[in-house]
Amino acid sequence: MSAALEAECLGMRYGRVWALRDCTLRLPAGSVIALVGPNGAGKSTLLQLVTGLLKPAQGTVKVLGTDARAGSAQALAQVGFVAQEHPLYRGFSVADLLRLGRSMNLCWDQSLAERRLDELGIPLKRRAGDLSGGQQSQVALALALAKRAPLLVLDEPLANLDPVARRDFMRVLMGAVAEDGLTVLMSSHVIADLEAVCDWLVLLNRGRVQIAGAIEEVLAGHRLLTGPRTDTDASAPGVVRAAHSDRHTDLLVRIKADRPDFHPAWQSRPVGLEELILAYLEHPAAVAS
Ligand SMILES: Nc1ncnc2c1ncn2[C@@H]1O[C@H](COP(=O)(O)OP(=O)(O)OP(=O)(O)O)[C@@H](O)[C@H]1O
Repeated sequence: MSAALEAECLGMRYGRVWALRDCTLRLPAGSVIALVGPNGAGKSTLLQLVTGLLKPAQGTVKVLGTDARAGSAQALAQVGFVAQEHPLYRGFSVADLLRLGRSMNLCWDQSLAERRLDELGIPLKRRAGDLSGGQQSQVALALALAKRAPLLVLDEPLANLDPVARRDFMRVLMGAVAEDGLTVLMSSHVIADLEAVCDWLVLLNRGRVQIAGAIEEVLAGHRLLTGPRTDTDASAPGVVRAAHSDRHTDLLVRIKADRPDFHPAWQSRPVGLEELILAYLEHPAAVAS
């Protein structure tokens, strides 16, 4: 697998507080990667390190083999970025924003941007500040796509969007992925939306990577077991979460795909993405291997 992004022991701290620590990742080119984690987990910090907006305190990060160190023009050209608040110059018209994009990007694709905005019915004359939140997100996405960068990094692009705007945003995004074979790294708290479109998962918690892998493989590597009440808790090997009632114990466990490692008397069922993520978040020390 060729890597779109490689991080090696990547770390960043603000003053004495580490926002991201020992982050080692290898994300495959052509995948759509969900970056999830609770507030303050370090998602935006990781994305800003990837885009070269921040300089790491430790380790390295490479985008398509190029060091993403802050200030490297070569690295910047590889990444299209939509920041968390998708800041647009509010006094600029959409046409002004396109002109600005064209003047700053060598591979700028004006017709792509105009076509997308036309499809969405967003007038080029309209001031960015007069657009709705959903339209601003779409303009920010169109600008990032027009950059024609092989890696698209989106920081919570679905925040503040209503369900229809979320669906439209994802439709445009997935259309671009299918047409151009982009790699997309996007953070979000809306796991249901991510599940439909992402094939990779990175779960950050308290600045550390808890899960990194292909979603299918991660899910196949876990089971939910229900059996007679035991004292097993989440500190037992292979157990991510344990819940007990008077008579029963429910365990979320890691298994080896070819060797389910549990007693046949226990009922077993597959785990969903949301419940898997929640189980790991409840136990920050658990790491999927
Ligand atoms: N500029 C900054 N100065 C000081 N601390 C910061 C700064 N930016 C982030 N932090 C801290 O770093 C940690 C990680 O923050 P970050 O914004 O990366 O998290 P996040 O996962 O993106 O959170 P959210 O989901 O709330 O956007 C937090 O503890 C945050 O308070």
